[in-house]
Amino acid sequence: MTITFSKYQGTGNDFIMIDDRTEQFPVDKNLIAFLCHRRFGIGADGLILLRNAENYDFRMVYFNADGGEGSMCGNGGRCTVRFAQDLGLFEESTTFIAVDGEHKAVACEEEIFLNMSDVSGIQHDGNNDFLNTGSPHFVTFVNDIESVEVVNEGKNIRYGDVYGPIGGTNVNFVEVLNNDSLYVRTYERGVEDETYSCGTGVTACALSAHDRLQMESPINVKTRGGNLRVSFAAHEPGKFDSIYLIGPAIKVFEGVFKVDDL
Ligand SMILES: N[C@H](CCC[C@H](N)C(=O)O)C(=O)O
Repeated sequence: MTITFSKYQGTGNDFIMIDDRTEQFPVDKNLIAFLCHRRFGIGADGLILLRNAENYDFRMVYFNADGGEGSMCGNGGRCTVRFAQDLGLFEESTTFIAVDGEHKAVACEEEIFLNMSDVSGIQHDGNNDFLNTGSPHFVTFVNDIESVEVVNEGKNIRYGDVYGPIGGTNVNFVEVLNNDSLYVRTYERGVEDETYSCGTGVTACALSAHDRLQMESPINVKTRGGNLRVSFAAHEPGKFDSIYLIGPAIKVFEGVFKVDDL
């Protein structure tokens, strides 16, 4: 069989995007892992199906590069919004449904403004925080981010005694650059590697920086793949709403992949 796909990236977090409004994509963990493989397949951090959803412009179904169905993906969400716009499903603003619920988004020229799920609490543990921004995120503040061994240290926390048994976590290392800017590097669960950028992770780090350091919205966040912004409204400590992840989402190419022996 053949699979028609598009490839999108948001600050270097890259996704295979499939128009699956007919729901004919053969969802299979091994197939998705194969398509995401950077040597044998198309290559991506994740695969996203765009499907129809009653009362919404579309549904986003996200899978990590290992083929497992993931929790929410912020950069993937921004890319899906751009894909939906390219398909003509909306012009400027949209409302869609994902695994963590309803999302609104606005497409500007370059940027997608994606409304993220509200956050109801942050767990503190010394220099570390843990919060859920649609996906679980461990956040730790460091002084020299370039010297962090993101993969080794990330793996230890992701598979460690605390988070390993509860399904693991994404792991973010944050350096404060100045009073409104952060630099974030992320070890991503499900990719099991450092990615160039992680949208739910960047969001978690911005909220954590507000909580710990009173950094005000909007916060600029540098990642290996480019720059994002996070705006939010803060209420009681650890509680946030009107959270927006803002940044570019770009179509890279489209193609047809031939899968034998399915
Ligand atoms: N790259 C994604 C995060 C995916 C979350 C996934 N790694 C998981 O928790 O299973 C983002 O931009 O938000």
